[in-house]
Amino acid sequence: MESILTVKNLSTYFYMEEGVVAAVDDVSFELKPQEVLGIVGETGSGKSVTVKSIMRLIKPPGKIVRGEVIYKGQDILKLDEKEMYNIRGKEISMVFQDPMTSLNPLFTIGNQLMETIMQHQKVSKEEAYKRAIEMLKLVQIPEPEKRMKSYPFEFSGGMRQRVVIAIALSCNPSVLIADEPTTALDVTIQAQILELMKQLQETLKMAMIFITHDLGVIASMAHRIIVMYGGKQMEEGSAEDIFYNPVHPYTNMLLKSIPRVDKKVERLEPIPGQPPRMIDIPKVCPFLPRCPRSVDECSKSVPDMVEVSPGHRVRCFNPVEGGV
Ligand SMILES: Nc1ncnc2c1ncn2[C@@H]1O[C@H](COP(=O)(O)OP(=O)(O)OP(=O)(O)O)[C@@H](O)[C@H]1O
Repeated sequence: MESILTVKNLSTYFYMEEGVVAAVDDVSFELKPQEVLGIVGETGSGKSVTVKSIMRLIKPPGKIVRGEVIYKGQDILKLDEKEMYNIRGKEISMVFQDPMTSLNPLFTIGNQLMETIMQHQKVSKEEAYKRAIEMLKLVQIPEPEKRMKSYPFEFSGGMRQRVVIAIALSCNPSVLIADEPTTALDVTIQAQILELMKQLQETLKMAMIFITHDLGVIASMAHRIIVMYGGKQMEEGSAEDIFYNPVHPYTNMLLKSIPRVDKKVERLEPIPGQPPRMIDIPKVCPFLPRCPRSVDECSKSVPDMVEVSPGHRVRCFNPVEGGV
């Protein structure tokens, strides 16, 4: 099946006084229609910068230095800002971690929903109102007519995130990007929002990129998973590949460090060492200083992504065989 979104060799750097931060380095992947692609990794691994680059939301001192983002056949990194405006929010939409950053406290929910709808679709105010009500129903907000008149502060955190999701979906995007959409919420509310997103993805048949640092969340959401570390893709595969046959030492250690209901673990193993310092990192695997399986080649160059089985790729000179 043809991809809806193809990212090729995407690299985004931040030019800081202290040096260059290779926040995203040579990331490539494909997103198929109706697929949920999970991106997982520790804080600072480059997940957010990857999707912000796709949305062209990188500001100086950040810069996309290389790569292509092919959406429906065209490289959107080459579009001018006006053309990009027609894609952002309409074709590719994004839900951020904290709903308050996406909502304007000074306007009603109805106002904000209708505004987005009218910005991207040539519809009358009456039609936009009808569509806004439909969207609030879709994200299961009770009494939508009444809620249209409410301000963001009158909603709970979970309800606000539902509104943000409604706004993101209001123009029927083909791709929804969710960047840690539940991190700012209470645990029980997190589960409800995840369930809602899963349902919506299935009923609206859209493709989704879902970012999280939580492997449990990714397990319940994603068909395919990319594991990132130090700005680089370490491993990519189906959810089954990643959970049952992880071949990168980092993925292995990440899986061992979380509690699992399906396996009895004696104790959780923290990953020894510190996450990489991202400034002027040497041209070797970023996981090298923490890796228990390093070999001579590891201190000479960065390994390429290599396919170990169909659709399962790894960036490692000495991958683990047999999984966890
Ligand atoms: N505005 C910025 N200025 C300078 N460096 C930045 C900026 N934004 C991101 N970075 C750098 O890019 C790296 C990757 O950041 P990114 O936000 O993509 O990580 P992440 O994996 O999404 O982590 P988190 O889960 O904390 O959001 C970080 O190490 C950070 O140093």
